[in-house]
Amino acid sequence: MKCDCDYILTGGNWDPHYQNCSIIWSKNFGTASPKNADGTFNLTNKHLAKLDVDILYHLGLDNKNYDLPKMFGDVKFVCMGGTKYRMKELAKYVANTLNIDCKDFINLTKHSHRYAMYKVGPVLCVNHGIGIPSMTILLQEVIKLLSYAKAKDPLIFRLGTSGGLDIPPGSVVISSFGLNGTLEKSYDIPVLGKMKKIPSFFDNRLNQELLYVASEEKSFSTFIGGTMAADDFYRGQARLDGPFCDYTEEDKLSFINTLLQMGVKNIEMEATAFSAMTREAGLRSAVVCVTFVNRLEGDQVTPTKAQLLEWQERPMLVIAKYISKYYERLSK
Ligand SMILES: O=P(O)(O)O[C@@H]1C[C@H](O)[C@@H](CO)O1
Ligand SMILES: O=c1cc[nH]c(=O)[nH]1
Repeated sequence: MKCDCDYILTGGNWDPHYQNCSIIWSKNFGTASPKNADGTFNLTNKHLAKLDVDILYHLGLDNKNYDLPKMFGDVKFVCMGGTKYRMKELAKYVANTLNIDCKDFINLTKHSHRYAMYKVGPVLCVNHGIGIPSMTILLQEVIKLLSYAKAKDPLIFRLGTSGGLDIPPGSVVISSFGLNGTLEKSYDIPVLGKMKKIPSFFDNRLNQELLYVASEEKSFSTFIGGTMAADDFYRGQARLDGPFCDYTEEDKLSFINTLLQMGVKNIEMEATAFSAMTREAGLRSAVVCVTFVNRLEGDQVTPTKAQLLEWQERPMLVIAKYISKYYERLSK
């Protein structure tokens, strides 16, 4: 069967074929697990079948004592970001955008002792803390939750903050690939004493759709580019302002120029693992981050709190608009 899925979407039209296309998974997602015909997906870990109950420890939920399909079966979009505050604001913003009554804004935070989670109709908003280990614990439990809940074709977004490379602070970057600290496009995790490398690439079609939506916003610029996911905020991101620094300013700028030549537009701390794990689960995902500083010009995050709060709403604007266009399209 011939498939045009790799075409870049322009003009904001949605390709209905893409929604259920199995070819796109094999082409763009390598080893991703296939979905069922109804859009639900199974977990590939065979050991899970031996469990009487699977406790999603950090979410404070399990698949025996909670009716997960009833609670989460309608989830279509999962939105993640570092802070609890941002996810609560996002939940309110999504409720407003989708005209969802406040009574449908479900605060699931009481279940979890780690993460704050809110459900607004088909949108689940949950914070993931800082860095890959915190984010991947949450993401893996959310992937299990979505599978047990029989959610159909869920899309997963990370709405974050980052340091920009040669772009004005306040710009938005949609990640095309994740780059690790040793400049490889992979998420690396030691498993049983050996390093496992999982490729880190994002869904080009989804990114183009997001760019189309973002470019309707005239108050800021949006770019698609690579994202370095560092394991540290200071030396790991070539900063000169940490408590320790064993390189010169020239070394820093030379490193940032290498990143620029590789097509990297921003640095944050989660993108590699986020793309690798969602891809492994066969789920479409995107990372949309605002930039707080131009790293060619400095390291300190100097804008006022009010400015930072305003800027961190930009990924929310893009994602909420994308979600509302999705429903507009469905209702036509
Ligand atoms: O989503 P957030 O704002 O947490 O993303 C970036 C990457 C790290 O988690 C954190 C560092 O300040 O911000
Ligand atoms: O420079 C920055 C800003 C926000 N988050 C990061 O990880 N880096």
